[in-house]
Amino acid sequence: MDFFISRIHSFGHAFCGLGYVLRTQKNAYIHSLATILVICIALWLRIPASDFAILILTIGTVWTAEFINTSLEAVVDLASPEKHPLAKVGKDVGAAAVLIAAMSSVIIGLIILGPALLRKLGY
Ligand SMILES: Nc1ncnc2c1ncn2[C@@H]1O[C@H](COP(=O)(O)OP(=O)(O)OP(=O)(O)O)[C@@H](O)[C@H]1O
Repeated sequence: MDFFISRIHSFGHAFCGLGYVLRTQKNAYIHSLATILVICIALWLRIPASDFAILILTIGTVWTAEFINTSLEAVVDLASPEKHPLAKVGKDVGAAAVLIAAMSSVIIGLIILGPALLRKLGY
């Protein structure tokens, strides 16, 4: 029984982190908008399940990078409230991870949705 209670608490902590990112990170608004838009377009185009799975994996990668970056920012702020070159490296590299994930997702989105969208629009 203790096992299940501790797992429920663990989910609670994860949802707490989820709420924190959605409430505080401006990028989360952009990710949310992009996520809804891509899923709606994919459903509208009725793309194959395997393509849909790749899109979901890609979206998940961007969100994961954003969550790890936010976590990193909090830890850096805690460890180094003053300016420090290593704190800068920590935050800049975390931000770069989000950028790489976002750029890859745009390319994957174009590869998967682009041709299907053009066909649907009659080009
Ligand atoms: N303690 C610090 N020491 C040195 N440079 C820092 C420090 N804190 C922030 N910076 C620099 O300022 C930049 C912005 O940091 P900040 O904490 O404001 O992130 P942010 O703008 O909130 O990021 P995002 O908007 O993507 O969440 C960092 O990428 C880093 O270059």
